[in-house]
Amino acid sequence: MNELYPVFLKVAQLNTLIVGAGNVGLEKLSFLLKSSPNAQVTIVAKEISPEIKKIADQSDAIALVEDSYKEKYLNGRHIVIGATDDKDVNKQIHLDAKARNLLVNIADTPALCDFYLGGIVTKGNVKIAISTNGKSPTTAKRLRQLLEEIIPEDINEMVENIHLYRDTLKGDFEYKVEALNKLTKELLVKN
Ligand SMILES: C[C@@]1(CC(=O)O)c2cc3[nH]c(cc4nc(cc5[nH]c(cc(n2)[C@H]1CCC(=O)O)[C@@](C)(CC(=O)O)[C@@H]5CCC(=O)O)C(CC(=O)O)=C4CCC(=O)O)c(CCC(=O)O)c3CC(=O)O
Ligand SMILES: NC(=O)C1=CN([C@@H]2O[C@H](COP(=O)(O)OP(=O)(O)OC[C@H]3O[C@@H](n4cnc5c(N)ncnc54)[C@H](O)[C@@H]3O)[C@@H](O)[C@H]2O)C=CC1
Repeated sequence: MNELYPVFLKVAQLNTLIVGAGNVGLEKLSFLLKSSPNAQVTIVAKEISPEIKKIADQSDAIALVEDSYKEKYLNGRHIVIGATDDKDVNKQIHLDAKARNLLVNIADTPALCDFYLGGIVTKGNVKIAISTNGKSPTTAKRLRQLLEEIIPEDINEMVENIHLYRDTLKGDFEYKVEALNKLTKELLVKN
């Protein structure tokens, strides 16, 4: 059973640290920014790849620090992602983060993750997150691609329209639930 509880974080108002700026650091950063272009991220690494430098150049919300990991870099963070290629450093990041009660993800060690980054499908206001409980990231990627294909682009228009209708509803909570359920009933009718 998959016991993970998904949440949708407002990463533009949280402070995220990524340690390690190689292939994996780039992958984590790219997906974070694809979903949340205004995410506030600091990246600390001994060596920062040119691709990451290029991305950082385009955003004021991304800070780069070319240095080896030190505990002080956890100051002021909410979320930490450890993506170095040094297992001992990754373990130390985990220990330091736990000592501060920070949420931590160590990319090469699922057992040291408080949360996983998932596959993400975005259609306007609609967002779907996918996890395989850490068992097969490739499956998460394929599912993301499949859902991107099959979820219609106009789902966002529908959400916007229902939102407008929702704002016109006068009455108590129960009345609103009933009206909205009635309006959307057809959505589940199979063709
Ligand atoms: C636990 C987790 C921790 C975390 O990173 O949060 C984790 C861990 C590991 N990934 C590994 C490998 C790969 N990861 C990907 C891709 C993605 N990985 C992502 C998430 C996660 N990866 C979390 C679990 C998510 C879940 O619950 O399903 C995605 C969904 C989101 C993202 O990266 O933002 C993103 C796809 C995004 C997209 O396309 O939509 C590919 C495929 C590819 O790149 O094409 C491969 C190679 C093939 C393979 O192994 O499947 C390895 C082995 C490293 C090694 O062997 O050296 C480990 C470590 C281990 O498992 O021990
Ligand atoms: N979670 C995931 O999706 C995946 C995880 N991995 C794992 O992630 C790890 C990283 O792999 P890559 O990014 O390909 O390695 P890489 O060699 O491309 O990058 C490593 C980065 O860590 C930095 N680094 C190393 N020691 C450091 C220190 N003490 N302080 C600060 N930065 C330091 C380097 O400067 C570099 O920026 C590997 O252990 C790999 O097995 C690999 C594939 C996918």
